[in-house]
Amino acid sequence: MNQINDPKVLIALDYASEEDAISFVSQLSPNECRLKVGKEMFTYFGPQFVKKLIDLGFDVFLDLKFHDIPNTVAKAVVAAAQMGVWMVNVHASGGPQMMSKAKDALEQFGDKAPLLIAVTVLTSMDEQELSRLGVNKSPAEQVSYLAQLAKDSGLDGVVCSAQEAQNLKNQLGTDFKLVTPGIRPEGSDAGDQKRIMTPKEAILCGSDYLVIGRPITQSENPVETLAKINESIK
Ligand SMILES: O=C(O)c1cc(=O)[nH]c(=O)n1[C@@H]1O[C@H](COP(=O)(O)O)[C@@H](O)[C@H]1O
Repeated sequence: MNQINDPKVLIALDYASEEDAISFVSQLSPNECRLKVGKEMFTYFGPQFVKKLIDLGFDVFLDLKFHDIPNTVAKAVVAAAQMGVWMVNVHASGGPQMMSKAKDALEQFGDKAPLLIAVTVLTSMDEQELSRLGVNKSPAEQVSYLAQLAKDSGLDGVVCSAQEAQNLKNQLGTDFKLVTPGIRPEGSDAGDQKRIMTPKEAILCGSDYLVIGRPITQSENPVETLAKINESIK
């Protein structure tokens, strides 16, 4: 970990231009936030971009949501660890064998291994969307089920919505990390997110890390918006 503090906000850098992303990042301090690189930026700009952010002193969450056979995912998380990322994720629905094999593959990195986190039910999904997948449970029930599987497979935490955070902390204990996207400061547009909460509520419910993209990156003054969010969760 590079940080002196333990910033709770993970900014989703979903930009199609590396220049725009770097110009935004150059206004930030690693003491105020961590950065998330997801499928869009990684597909455009690859590991070199991730390394650039790490060289600037930021902890990077590589959000590629790996979901494949155990051997492939284990090799992919090793590649992420070699890149020097702070956190990496897989889909819990890849199954317990996939998750435990990925965790085992990171053992060789000792205390330099990235946190390994499992995505449960995407925050863009509600009960109706879940049932269209053939899952006839509420999002909260399915999140609880997959989070237990992730914990039993040795993972460090899960991605879930803040709406499930309180129950998961009770179920899985305080050390199991909860990373929550679908964060919307009051008055901001939900967009494609369905299971949402404000930053303050999310922290009160037990979220360890808040993933926030558009409410910061598309605001008129992203730096001020981040400062306000940080202030609200102090
Ligand atoms: O794994 C993630 O980060 C993730 C999981 C999830 O369930 N929902 C979710 O929105 N995300 C990511 O979190 C970010 C949310 O961005 P905004 O909706 O713009 O705040 C996006 O980069 C998503 O890819």
